[in-house]
Formats: sequence, C-alpha cells, structure tokens
Amino acid sequence: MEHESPRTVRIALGSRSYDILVGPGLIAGAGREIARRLPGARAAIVTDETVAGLHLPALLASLGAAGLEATPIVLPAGERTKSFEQLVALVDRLLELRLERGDAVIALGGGVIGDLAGFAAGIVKRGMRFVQVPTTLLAQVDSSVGGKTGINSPRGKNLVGVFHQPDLVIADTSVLDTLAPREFAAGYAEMVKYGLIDRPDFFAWLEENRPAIFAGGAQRAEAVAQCCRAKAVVVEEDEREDGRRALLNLGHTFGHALEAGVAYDPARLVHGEGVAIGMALAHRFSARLGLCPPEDAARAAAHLEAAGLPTRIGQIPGAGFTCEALMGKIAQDKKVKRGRLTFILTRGIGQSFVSDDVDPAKVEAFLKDEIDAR
Ligand SMILES: NC(=O)c1ccc[n+]([C@@H]2O[C@H](COP(=O)([O-])OP(=O)(O)OC[C@H]3O[C@@H](n4cnc5c(N)ncnc54)[C@H](O)[C@@H]3O)[C@@H](O)[C@H]2O)c1
Ligand SMILES: O=C(O)C(=O)C[C@@H](O)[C@H](O)[C@H](O)COP(=O)(O)O
Ligand SMILES: [Zn+2]
Repeated sequence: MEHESPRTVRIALGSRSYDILVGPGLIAGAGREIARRLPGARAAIVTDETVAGLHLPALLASLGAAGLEATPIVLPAGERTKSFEQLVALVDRLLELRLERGDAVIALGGGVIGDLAGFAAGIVKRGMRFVQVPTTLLAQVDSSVGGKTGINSPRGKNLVGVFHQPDLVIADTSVLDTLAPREFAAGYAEMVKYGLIDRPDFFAWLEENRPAIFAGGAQRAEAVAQCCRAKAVVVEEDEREDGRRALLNLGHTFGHALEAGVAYDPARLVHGEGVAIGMALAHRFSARLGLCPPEDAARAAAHLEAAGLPTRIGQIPGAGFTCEALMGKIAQDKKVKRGRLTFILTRGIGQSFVSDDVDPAKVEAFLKDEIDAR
C-alpha cells in the first residue's frame, strides 16, 4: 500500500456529502478546515473528561486561530454517558448557549461522544451542523463515519437515535498515541470487521501488518483510510440500512446483547471487545450451520486473539450470562423484521452475507453451548 499523508476520503451522498481527512497532526489545522466549510459558525465542543485533559487545548487553539468562537462541554467518559440523562443535559446546554441551526456541534472523542453529540446535533433546532473529530481508533475507522447516532437503553444498545450525517470528519491519527492499549485493540476489532465482511485481501494484509498498525506510523494511517473507504462504499449505497449496510453489523447482534448484558460496564466489556466476541461467534455459528469452513472460523478468531481481543463469552470478567437474557436482548435488535431475526453469517473469510432465515432455536442451542464452553 502506498504512503501519502494526509488522505481525503469523500462520502458522496448528494447534499449530505462530506470529506473525511485522515493523517497525523490534523487537529492543528482543524479550525481552518471547519471555518472553510462553515464560515461564521459558532461551535460547542462536546468531549469527555479524559479527552479534554489530553486534546482539548490543541483543538481550542486551532479554532481560536481560525477566528471560531467555541465553548467546551465536558462529559463523563465511558459507555454509560450514552444515556437519556446525558442527552437531556447536553440538549439543554446547547440551547442555553443560544446556538443556531447553522452553528456547529463538534464531537471531540470516541464513539460514545460522537454518537451522543451527533444525536443532540440531529434533534436540536431540527438539525444543527455537525463535525466529528474522532480520538479513538474505533471512532476513526467506524463510528465517526456514516451518520448513525444515538444512545443506549437498559433494554438494548443504540435503541434510540437518528441518522444525522456530519459535515466533516477530521481523523488526526497522532491522537491515538495516548489511547490505552485495551481501547486500541477494541478499535482494531472494527478494523478487522471490514476484512471479514468482504475484503479477504485486507484481512490478509492486517495479518501481516498488525504489529506495524499497533506501533503507529504510515501503516496505521493507511489502514484507517482503507477502513473509511470501505465504509464509504457501503454507506453511499445504503445510507439508512435498508439492505447491504446491515453487513456492517457483523458480530453486533451477539456483541450488543453482551454489552447490554453487562449493563454497559466498560470494566467488564467495551464495544469493540463485544464485536470481537460477536464476530468469533458469528463465524463459529456459521461453521456449525455448515456454511463456513471451520478452519476459517479458527483463522478469524486467531487473528483477533493475536491482537489481544476476547473471542469467547467466558472471557468476560464476572460472566453469568443466561441464554434467556441474551435471547431477550437479541429480540430487540434493530435488524428484526416482522418478528424475524436477521443475522450476518459467513461462508468464509471475507464472505459475509445477510440472512433473515435463521432459526431462533438454533441460535439458542448454540449460545447455550458457548456460554458453557471454557
Ligand atoms: N455510530 C456508529 O456507526 C458506531 C460505530 C461503531 C461504534 N459505535 C459506538 O461507539 C461506542 C464505542 O466507542 P469507543 O470505543 O471510541 O469508546 P469511548 O468513546 O468510550 O472511548 C473509549 C475510552 O477512550 C478514552 N479516549 C478517547 N480518546 C482518547 C485518546 N485519544 N487518548 C486517551 N484516551 C482516549 C475515552 O475517554 C474512553 O474512556 C459505542 O457506544 C458504540 O456503540 C458507533
Ligand atoms: O455504521 C453501521 O451501519 C454499523 O453498523 C457500524 C457498527 O460498528 C456500529 O456499532 C453501529 O452503531 C451499530 O449500529 P446499530 O444500528 O446496530 O445500532
Ligand atoms: Zn460497532
């Protein structure tokens, strides 16, 4: 793969089209890029306590240098911030600041901040402008792109939200240097997902280049841009998940049920880890159905494990999942149509497909075995 920096990936969605800028050190020029696209806008920067201490000063300096007036709104870090309580408080703060519809909500943080701030931007004054400055690997390769926003319910993940595309995404790959290794690995799971969906060559490239991606440098930025390109193709074709976009949910039917099952406690499970376990389960389940060669299921799991990710339910600390509880969460999945479960299954590495023909009894029997397995 060639090394050029920074890279621009365009999401072509008619009047909702936007650029994703990827490369090291981009926050320094963020004010200029935002002011160019949203001239005269005021801004609220939504961030979390951890990211505020590390990267907010640089963003504020960049916005100030470009003449953009910006007010920070700092929220607690972690998955439990994607809640109704935090949404209500955030909406009230945006209104208190008297921001107009043409002003910008800037999300500086991981997927939690991006999903929550994007939801608020989508509903305040029926839709404010929105800029994503993703600071986790997961947010750079996935959550900042594509316009899904929302919050969790105790009844399930992301059950309340809107589609609201950003006006710009600035993925500064240098900020990943401060990310905890566990969070970097969690983001890597969503990176592997693109290979497992329909890019076997990218999966093989990741098998070769994983150590370099974790170490930083050109391969990391190139891998982030590759993932954004992969997601762009799917979102351009099916913005609101009427069909093909469901492929991006590989591993998520199981993963989301596990996240809800730990009550969104990041000490036990973070989203990317849930996706890693979910993708391993989707491959093993496909193998059990006779769809996927068992050696491909083993290869997918081995790569995730090499990255330090869990691939079994029993690896979640304090496990105590029941099949009934997990099936109850799965029944609330947003892909359910007329009561029928939709699953992303696979015929092998990079050969995933959407199936609405899965027998719930087979899922239940499989999950029971997986819960009991060590
Ligand atoms: N909208 C979408 O398309 C989409 C896609 C994938 C995931 N998601 C959602 O994203 C969320 C997970 O996102 P996440 O993994 O980024 O979690 P997160 O936002 O909770 O961030 C993980 C942790 O890293 C910290 N952090 C963030 N940037 C940092 C940095 N540069 N240096 C040091 N620490 C930093 C945060 O404070 C937090 O504690 C889930 O809610 C998931 O549902 C949404
Ligand atoms: O962008 C998408 O589409 C995805 O499915 C990406 C997922 O990685 C992400 O976790 C998303 O939030 C899940 O969507 P949901 O509709 O299942 O809540
Ligand atoms: Zn995800």
